[in-house]
Amino acid sequence: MSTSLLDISGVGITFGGIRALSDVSLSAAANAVTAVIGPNGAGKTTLFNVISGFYPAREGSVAFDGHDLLRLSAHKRCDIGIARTFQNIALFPGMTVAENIKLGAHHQLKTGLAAAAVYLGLARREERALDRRIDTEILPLLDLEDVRDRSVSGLPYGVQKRIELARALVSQPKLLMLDEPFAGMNTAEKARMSQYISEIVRQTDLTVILIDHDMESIMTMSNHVVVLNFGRVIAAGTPAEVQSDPAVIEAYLGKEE
Ligand SMILES: Nc1ncnc2c1ncn2[C@@H]1O[C@H](COP(=O)(O)OP(=O)(O)OP(=O)(O)O)[C@@H](O)[C@H]1O
Repeated sequence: MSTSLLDISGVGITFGGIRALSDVSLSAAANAVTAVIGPNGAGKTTLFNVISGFYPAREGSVAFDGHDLLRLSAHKRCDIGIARTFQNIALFPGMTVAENIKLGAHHQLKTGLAAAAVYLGLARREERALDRRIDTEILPLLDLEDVRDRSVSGLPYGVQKRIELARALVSQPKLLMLDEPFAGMNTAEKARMSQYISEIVRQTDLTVILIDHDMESIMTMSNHVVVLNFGRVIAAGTPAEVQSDPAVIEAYLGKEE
Protein backbone atom coordinates (compact mmCIF):
# COMPACT_ATOMS: atom_id res chain seq x y z
CA MET A 1 0.00 0.00 0.00
CA SER A 2 1.22 3.49 -0.79
CA THR A 3 1.85 5.89 2.07
CA SER A 4 0.21 9.28 1.96
CA LEU A 5 2.05 12.58 2.25
CA LEU A 6 -1.05 14.70 2.74
CA ASP A 7 -4.09 13.68 4.80
CA ILE A 8 -7.09 15.96 4.87
CA SER A 9 -9.79 15.02 7.35
CA GLY A 10 -13.22 16.58 7.90
CA VAL A 11 -12.28 20.02 6.57
CA GLY A 12 -15.07 22.59 6.39
CA ILE A 13 -15.17 26.31 5.62
CA THR A 14 -17.99 28.81 5.28
CA PHE A 15 -17.96 32.25 3.65
CA GLY A 16 -20.89 34.33 4.86
CA GLY A 17 -23.78 31.99 4.16
CA ILE A 18 -21.88 29.88 1.60
CA ARG A 19 -20.70 26.48 2.73
CA ALA A 20 -17.70 26.20 0.38
CA LEU A 21 -16.32 22.95 1.88
CA SER A 22 -18.14 20.42 4.04
CA ASP A 23 -16.48 17.50 5.83
CA VAL A 24 -13.87 17.07 3.10
CA SER A 25 -11.49 14.16 3.60
CA LEU A 26 -8.89 12.94 1.15
CA SER A 27 -5.33 11.67 0.99
CA ALA A 28 -2.59 12.32 -1.53
CA ALA A 29 -0.32 9.29 -1.90
CA ALA A 30 3.41 10.02 -1.83
CA ASN A 31 5.18 10.19 -5.20
CA ALA A 32 1.92 9.99 -7.15
CA VAL A 33 -0.52 12.34 -8.90
CA THR A 34 -3.83 13.08 -7.18
CA ALA A 35 -6.38 15.11 -9.13
CA VAL A 36 -9.26 17.04 -7.59
CA ILE A 37 -12.06 17.62 -10.07
CA GLY A 38 -15.60 18.89 -9.93
CA PRO A 39 -18.01 21.28 -11.65
CA ASN A 40 -17.63 25.09 -11.38
CA GLY A 41 -18.00 26.29 -7.81
CA ALA A 42 -17.46 22.79 -6.36
CA GLY A 43 -14.80 24.03 -3.93
CA LYS A 44 -11.54 22.98 -5.65
CA THR A 45 -9.78 26.35 -5.41
CA THR A 46 -11.03 26.80 -1.86
CA LEU A 47 -9.48 23.44 -0.95
CA PHE A 48 -6.16 24.53 -2.50
CA ASN A 49 -6.35 27.79 -0.56
CA VAL A 50 -6.91 25.87 2.67
CA ILE A 51 -3.92 23.59 2.01
CA SER A 52 -1.59 26.45 1.10
CA GLY A 53 -2.79 28.63 3.99
CA PHE A 54 -4.56 31.44 2.12
CA TYR A 55 -7.85 30.52 3.80
CA PRO A 56 -8.00 29.60 7.49
CA ALA A 57 -10.04 26.42 8.02
CA ARG A 58 -11.41 26.07 11.52
CA GLU A 59 -12.98 22.66 10.99
CA GLY A 60 -11.04 19.47 10.44
CA SER A 61 -7.34 18.75 10.16
CA VAL A 62 -4.66 18.61 7.50
CA ALA A 63 -1.58 16.49 8.16
CA PHE A 64 1.43 16.91 5.91
CA ASP A 65 4.66 14.98 6.35
CA GLY A 66 4.29 14.89 10.14
CA HIS A 67 3.09 18.49 10.47
CA ASP A 68 -0.28 19.78 11.63
CA LEU A 69 -0.66 22.09 8.63
CA LEU A 70 -3.57 24.23 9.80
CA ARG A 71 -1.43 25.55 12.68
CA LEU A 72 1.25 26.86 10.33
CA SER A 73 1.42 30.17 8.45
CA ALA A 74 1.36 30.11 4.63
CA HIS A 75 5.04 31.09 4.65
CA LYS A 76 5.98 28.24 6.98
CA ARG A 77 4.10 25.82 4.72
CA CYS A 78 6.46 26.82 1.86
CA ASP A 79 9.44 26.19 4.14
CA ILE A 80 8.34 22.64 4.93
CA GLY A 81 8.00 21.70 1.27
CA ILE A 82 4.72 22.86 -0.25
CA ALA A 83 4.84 24.74 -3.56
CA ARG A 84 2.01 25.95 -5.73
CA THR A 85 1.43 27.25 -9.25
CA PHE A 86 -1.49 29.50 -10.14
CA GLN A 87 -4.09 29.37 -12.85
CA ASN A 88 -2.93 32.59 -14.49
CA ILE A 89 0.66 33.00 -15.58
CA ALA A 90 2.49 35.10 -13.01
CA LEU A 91 5.97 35.41 -14.48
CA PHE A 92 8.01 38.60 -14.78
CA PRO A 93 7.94 39.20 -18.54
CA GLY A 94 10.99 41.50 -18.68
CA MET A 95 13.24 39.02 -16.88
CA THR A 96 14.97 36.01 -18.40
CA VAL A 97 13.78 32.45 -18.01
CA ALA A 98 16.63 31.62 -15.59
CA GLU A 99 15.96 34.75 -13.52
CA ASN A 100 12.26 33.90 -13.24
CA ILE A 101 13.06 30.34 -12.15
CA LYS A 102 15.55 31.61 -9.59
CA LEU A 103 12.84 33.64 -7.89
CA GLY A 104 11.20 30.37 -6.88
CA ALA A 105 14.06 29.75 -4.45
CA HIS A 106 14.33 33.20 -2.94
CA HIS A 107 12.65 32.29 0.35
CA GLN A 108 15.16 29.47 0.86
CA LEU A 109 18.33 31.51 0.40
CA LYS A 110 19.76 32.33 3.79
CA THR A 111 21.23 35.55 2.50
CA GLY A 112 18.53 36.57 0.02
CA LEU A 113 18.94 37.64 -3.57
CA ALA A 114 19.47 41.29 -2.64
CA ALA A 115 22.58 40.43 -0.65
CA ALA A 116 23.68 38.06 -3.39
CA ALA A 117 23.63 40.95 -5.79
CA VAL A 118 26.39 42.71 -3.90
CA TYR A 119 28.55 39.57 -3.78
CA LEU A 120 28.97 38.87 -0.12
CA GLY A 121 30.89 35.61 0.33
CA LEU A 122 28.13 33.29 1.58
CA ALA A 123 25.54 34.85 -0.69
CA ARG A 124 27.78 34.36 -3.67
CA ARG A 125 28.39 30.67 -2.92
CA GLU A 126 24.68 30.08 -2.32
CA GLU A 127 23.74 31.79 -5.54
CA ARG A 128 26.32 29.84 -7.55
CA ALA A 129 24.99 26.56 -6.15
CA LEU A 130 21.48 27.62 -7.09
CA ASP A 131 22.56 28.61 -10.62
CA ARG A 132 24.27 25.24 -10.98
CA ARG A 133 21.18 23.37 -9.85
CA ILE A 134 18.98 25.32 -12.25
CA ASP A 135 21.38 24.60 -15.14
CA THR A 136 22.03 20.93 -14.41
CA GLU A 137 18.70 19.78 -12.98
CA ILE A 138 15.76 22.11 -13.54
CA LEU A 139 16.29 23.35 -17.11
CA PRO A 140 17.04 19.87 -18.55
CA LEU A 141 14.06 18.36 -16.69
CA LEU A 142 11.73 20.71 -18.56
CA ASP A 143 13.69 21.11 -21.82
CA LEU A 144 14.24 24.79 -21.16
CA GLU A 145 18.02 24.95 -21.79
CA ASP A 146 17.64 26.66 -25.17
CA VAL A 147 15.57 29.53 -23.77
CA ARG A 148 17.61 29.97 -20.54
CA ASP A 149 18.66 33.56 -21.29
CA ARG A 150 15.64 34.61 -23.31
CA SER A 151 13.22 37.18 -21.97
CA VAL A 152 9.98 35.49 -20.93
CA SER A 153 7.82 37.88 -22.95
CA GLY A 154 7.14 36.52 -26.41
CA LEU A 155 7.75 32.88 -25.51
CA PRO A 156 4.88 30.54 -26.43
CA TYR A 157 2.18 29.99 -23.80
CA GLY A 158 3.07 26.31 -23.31
CA VAL A 159 6.72 27.24 -22.65
CA GLN A 160 5.67 29.92 -20.14
CA LYS A 161 3.60 27.33 -18.25
CA ARG A 162 6.68 25.10 -18.18
CA ILE A 163 8.74 27.97 -16.74
CA GLU A 164 6.16 28.33 -13.97
CA LEU A 165 6.49 24.64 -13.25
CA ALA A 166 10.28 25.03 -13.15
CA ARG A 167 9.99 27.97 -10.77
CA ALA A 168 7.83 25.88 -8.42
CA LEU A 169 10.29 22.96 -8.60
CA VAL A 170 13.42 24.97 -7.84
CA SER A 171 12.45 25.16 -4.16
CA GLN A 172 12.62 21.31 -4.14
CA PRO A 173 9.11 20.87 -2.75
CA LYS A 174 7.77 17.59 -1.41
CA LEU A 175 4.25 18.50 -2.49
CA LEU A 176 3.53 20.44 -5.66
CA MET A 177 0.04 21.89 -6.04
CA LEU A 178 -0.89 22.65 -9.64
CA ASP A 179 -3.84 24.97 -10.19
CA GLU A 180 -5.30 24.24 -13.63
CA PRO A 181 -2.00 23.36 -15.34
CA PHE A 182 -3.79 22.63 -18.64
CA ALA A 183 -5.97 25.76 -18.78
CA GLY A 184 -5.71 27.68 -22.05
CA MET A 185 -3.53 25.05 -23.72
CA ASN A 186 -4.03 23.45 -27.09
CA THR A 187 -4.15 19.65 -27.41
CA ALA A 188 -0.43 19.28 -28.15
CA GLU A 189 0.55 21.56 -25.25
CA LYS A 190 -1.69 19.61 -22.86
CA ALA A 191 -0.14 16.32 -23.92
CA ARG A 192 3.38 17.70 -23.42
CA MET A 193 2.52 19.20 -20.04
CA SER A 194 1.04 15.95 -18.75
CA GLN A 195 4.14 14.09 -19.99
CA TYR A 196 6.42 16.51 -18.16
CA ILE A 197 4.48 16.20 -14.91
CA SER A 198 4.39 12.39 -15.11
CA GLU A 199 8.09 12.24 -15.93
CA ILE A 200 9.04 14.51 -13.01
CA VAL A 201 7.01 12.37 -10.60
CA ARG A 202 8.71 9.26 -12.04
CA GLN A 203 12.24 10.70 -11.81
CA THR A 204 11.96 12.38 -8.40
CA ASP A 205 10.11 11.74 -5.14
CA LEU A 206 7.69 14.59 -5.81
CA THR A 207 4.01 14.28 -4.86
CA VAL A 208 1.52 16.21 -7.02
CA ILE A 209 -2.01 17.34 -6.29
CA LEU A 210 -3.73 19.18 -9.10
CA ILE A 211 -7.05 20.70 -10.01
CA ASP A 212 -8.23 21.05 -13.58
CA HIS A 213 -11.24 20.75 -15.86
CA ASP A 214 -9.50 18.86 -18.65
CA MET A 215 -10.85 15.34 -18.22
CA GLU A 216 -8.71 13.72 -20.90
CA SER A 217 -5.43 14.96 -19.38
CA ILE A 218 -6.55 14.12 -15.85
CA MET A 219 -7.77 10.64 -16.67
CA THR A 220 -4.59 9.73 -18.53
CA MET A 221 -2.05 11.04 -16.02
CA SER A 222 -3.58 10.77 -12.52
CA ASN A 223 -3.14 7.86 -10.12
CA HIS A 224 -6.05 8.91 -7.93
CA VAL A 225 -9.01 11.20 -8.59
CA VAL A 226 -11.19 12.92 -5.99
CA VAL A 227 -14.48 14.48 -7.10
CA LEU A 228 -16.03 17.45 -5.30
CA ASN A 229 -19.53 18.77 -5.80
CA PHE A 230 -21.13 21.55 -3.76
CA GLY A 231 -18.17 21.44 -1.35
CA ARG A 232 -18.44 17.71 -0.61
CA VAL A 233 -16.44 14.69 -1.78
CA ILE A 234 -18.85 12.66 -3.90
CA ALA A 235 -16.39 10.07 -5.24
CA ALA A 236 -12.75 9.01 -5.07
CA GLY A 237 -10.77 6.27 -6.75
CA THR A 238 -8.82 5.43 -9.85
CA PRO A 239 -9.65 7.37 -13.04
CA ALA A 240 -11.65 4.38 -14.33
CA GLU A 241 -13.60 4.09 -11.07
CA VAL A 242 -14.66 7.73 -10.88
CA GLN A 243 -15.49 7.92 -14.59
CA SER A 244 -18.07 5.18 -14.22
CA ASP A 245 -19.43 6.40 -10.87
CA PRO A 246 -23.14 7.35 -11.25
CA ALA A 247 -22.80 10.24 -8.74
CA VAL A 248 -19.99 11.74 -10.83
CA ILE A 249 -21.88 11.35 -14.08
CA GLU A 250 -24.90 13.01 -12.49
CA ALA A 251 -22.79 15.90 -11.11
CA TYR A 252 -21.40 16.66 -14.55
CA LEU A 253 -24.34 15.84 -16.79
CA GLY A 254 -27.32 16.33 -14.48
CA LYS A 255 -29.85 13.69 -13.46
CA GLU A 256 -31.89 12.13 -16.24
CA GLU A 257 -35.59 12.75 -15.70
N1 LIG B 1 -13.28 34.30 -0.55
C1 LIG B 1 -14.51 33.88 -0.79
N2 LIG B 1 -15.58 34.59 -0.36
C2 LIG B 1 -16.85 34.17 -0.58
N3 LIG B 1 -17.15 33.04 -1.24
C3 LIG B 1 -16.12 32.30 -1.72
C4 LIG B 1 -14.75 32.67 -1.53
N4 LIG B 1 -13.97 31.73 -2.10
C5 LIG B 1 -14.80 30.81 -2.63
N5 LIG B 1 -16.09 31.16 -2.40
C6 LIG B 1 -17.29 30.39 -2.79
O1 LIG B 1 -17.05 29.04 -2.50
C7 LIG B 1 -17.61 28.20 -3.50
C8 LIG B 1 -16.53 27.33 -4.07
O2 LIG B 1 -15.68 28.13 -4.93
P1 LIG B 1 -14.34 27.61 -5.56
O3 LIG B 1 -13.71 28.77 -6.25
O4 LIG B 1 -13.53 26.92 -4.54
O5 LIG B 1 -14.87 26.56 -6.63
P2 LIG B 1 -14.05 25.81 -7.80
O6 LIG B 1 -14.43 24.39 -7.72
O7 LIG B 1 -12.61 26.15 -7.71
O8 LIG B 1 -14.71 26.47 -9.09
P3 LIG B 1 -14.05 26.76 -10.54
O9 LIG B 1 -13.88 25.42 -11.20
O10 LIG B 1 -15.11 27.56 -11.22
O11 LIG B 1 -12.77 27.50 -10.34
C9 LIG B 1 -18.26 29.12 -4.52
O12 LIG B 1 -19.62 29.23 -4.21
C10 LIG B 1 -17.52 30.43 -4.32
O13 LIG B 1 -18.33 31.52 -4.69
